Amino acid sequence: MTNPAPNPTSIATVSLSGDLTEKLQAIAAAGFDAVEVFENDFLTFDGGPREVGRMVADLGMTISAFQPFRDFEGMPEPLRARGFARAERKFAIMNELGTDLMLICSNVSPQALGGIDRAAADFHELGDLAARFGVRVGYEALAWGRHVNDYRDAWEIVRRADHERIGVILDSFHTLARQSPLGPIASIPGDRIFLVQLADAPKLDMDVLSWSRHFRCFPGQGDLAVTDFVRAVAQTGYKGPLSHEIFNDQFRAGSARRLATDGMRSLIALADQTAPHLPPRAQVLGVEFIEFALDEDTAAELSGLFSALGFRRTGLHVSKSVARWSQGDINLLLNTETDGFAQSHAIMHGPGVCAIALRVDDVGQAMARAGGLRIPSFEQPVGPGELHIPAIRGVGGSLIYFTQPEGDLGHIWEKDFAPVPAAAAPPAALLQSVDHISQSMDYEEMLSWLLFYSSLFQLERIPQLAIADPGGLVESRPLVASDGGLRFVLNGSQATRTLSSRFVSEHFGSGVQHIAFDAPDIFAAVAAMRAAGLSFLDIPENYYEDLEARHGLEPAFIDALREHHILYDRDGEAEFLQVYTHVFAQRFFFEIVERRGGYAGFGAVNAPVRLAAQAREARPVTMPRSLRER
Ligand SMILES: O=C(O)c1ccc(O)c(O)c1
Ligand SMILES: [Mg+2]
Repeated sequence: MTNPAPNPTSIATVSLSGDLTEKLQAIAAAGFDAVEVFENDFLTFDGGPREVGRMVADLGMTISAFQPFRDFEGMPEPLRARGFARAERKFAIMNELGTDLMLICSNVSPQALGGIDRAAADFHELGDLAARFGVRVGYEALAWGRHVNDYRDAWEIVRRADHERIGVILDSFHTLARQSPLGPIASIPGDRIFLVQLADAPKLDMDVLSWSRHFRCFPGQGDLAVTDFVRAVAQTGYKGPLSHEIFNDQFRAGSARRLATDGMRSLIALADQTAPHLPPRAQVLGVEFIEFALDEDTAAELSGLFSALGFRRTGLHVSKSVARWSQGDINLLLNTETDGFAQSHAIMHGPGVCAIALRVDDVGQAMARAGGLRIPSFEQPVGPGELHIPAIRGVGGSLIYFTQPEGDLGHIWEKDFAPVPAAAAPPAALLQSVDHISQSMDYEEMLSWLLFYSSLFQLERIPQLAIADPGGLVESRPLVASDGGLRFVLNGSQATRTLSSRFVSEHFGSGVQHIAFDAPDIFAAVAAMRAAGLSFLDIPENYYEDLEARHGLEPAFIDALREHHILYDRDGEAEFLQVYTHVFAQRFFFEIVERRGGYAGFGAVNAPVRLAAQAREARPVTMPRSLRER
């Protein structure tokens, strides 16, 4: 596979979970050209430096650097002499590893002395030692370095050291975390930059060392201007590796293979942003359908729920056991096939959503971009005359199909489905469209799916929220298309007893936990659904008392909310009304929302109330009746 970026791709071993062998195999499988070997991964490896070097070479890679070497420059004697002796030992190891670059990060020792010329003199002398071993040394400013904490000072020291074996190492995290200006990067000659390290991070208000050691993430997963940083580096003519260096607690707990793949996807997306080589990120126009895979009995039960929600069975697939239920712009499919993908999904995960179809502006471009980002596509046989609907693999082994307004893929309902004649003229739709789709996943996977969705689609990331479930905290991250054509909410929890975690553990993986539909008139919709026999999640009286106090709403309005079990939120003049069905088959549930006046959120203030109510329903209180009735 050709490397789309002009720079070799690299990643530091510290970025992944596992032992050194697992890390290297995952990194090679993801297609990286090189690795930075972290000293700790080397020290804990049960084998010599030659063995590590051979393993890296056998995997078709090179070692871009050996690191970190700490607290070297500006030391008083005898620490200074000891630093040189330590460096000499490491240079010898590097010769055996087969790497020519050592990373030295700026001194954090309280004993370190300041002075640019003192540090430059130390590096000049070290350059002579490095020359004897045929290696080079790159100097990196840590954002919390004692005297040097800005890349401009590191570069000035390197410039004054004036030694061909001594260069500077730039790290996007240290640069952007300190908000150092990027302009001066352009004045560093590209061949004096020995390595460029990349990391993003979410904006957090905390000390920079903890932020760096625990919350770094791949570019595209955080809030830092890594693209601007890479553009500035490109201006220098630097042709060396772009190397991820991620210290992150989630990464240390995740799957090395998945993380390495994410790292490659991040580099591809980053290269595409600085020098576009892929089709643009797909614009999602809407949700074409949501497909449930289940057995006949559960499908019959779910059909009952769909009916009560105002859906009608409007079509049957021409060759498969798939029924279409619709109202407004919403299409739900019930797939009860006894072989093929949907059935495997149902066996593996139980009844649930096996696929989502998204309507995009151009399916060919969306598939090409997915391929460029190394997102696997999915193929299955189609019957004669039926449409081939392109698909990729998404969250938890589910599929994402693509349709588009133009061409055959704009006519899937006419081509693949036979209409079911309506007994009577259909009543007005209670529900109009899919408002959002909420997916639960392992906490460690959240950043993966964030990168997946935001590198493929035009989506805006809304800041992550921590929501209190009676069983622990749930992190919730919305992704929203600017025109509202698609809203995803990613949920993950580190606590094992939250609804979100139990969804993942009990269903053998991530997936769609709830779907919200948009109602033009939520009160009318709920009334009609209750008349059809549906009941909704119970909301405690305390909630409505508080609502009255908080928002000063009319008592009659509060009464209507209470009677319909509707939750309420307000943001300025914008209002949000939401109601939940009971959980179906202990697996998923539906939400009905009404957005008034352009409300943009998801009712996060109400989420703890909803989660507590669901927890109560999932684990009914078993108090003796006599006590309960007192
Ligand atoms: O956190 C650290 O100590 C550390 C070490 C080496 C690096 O390249 C870095 O960016 C940070
Ligand atoms: Mg670094």
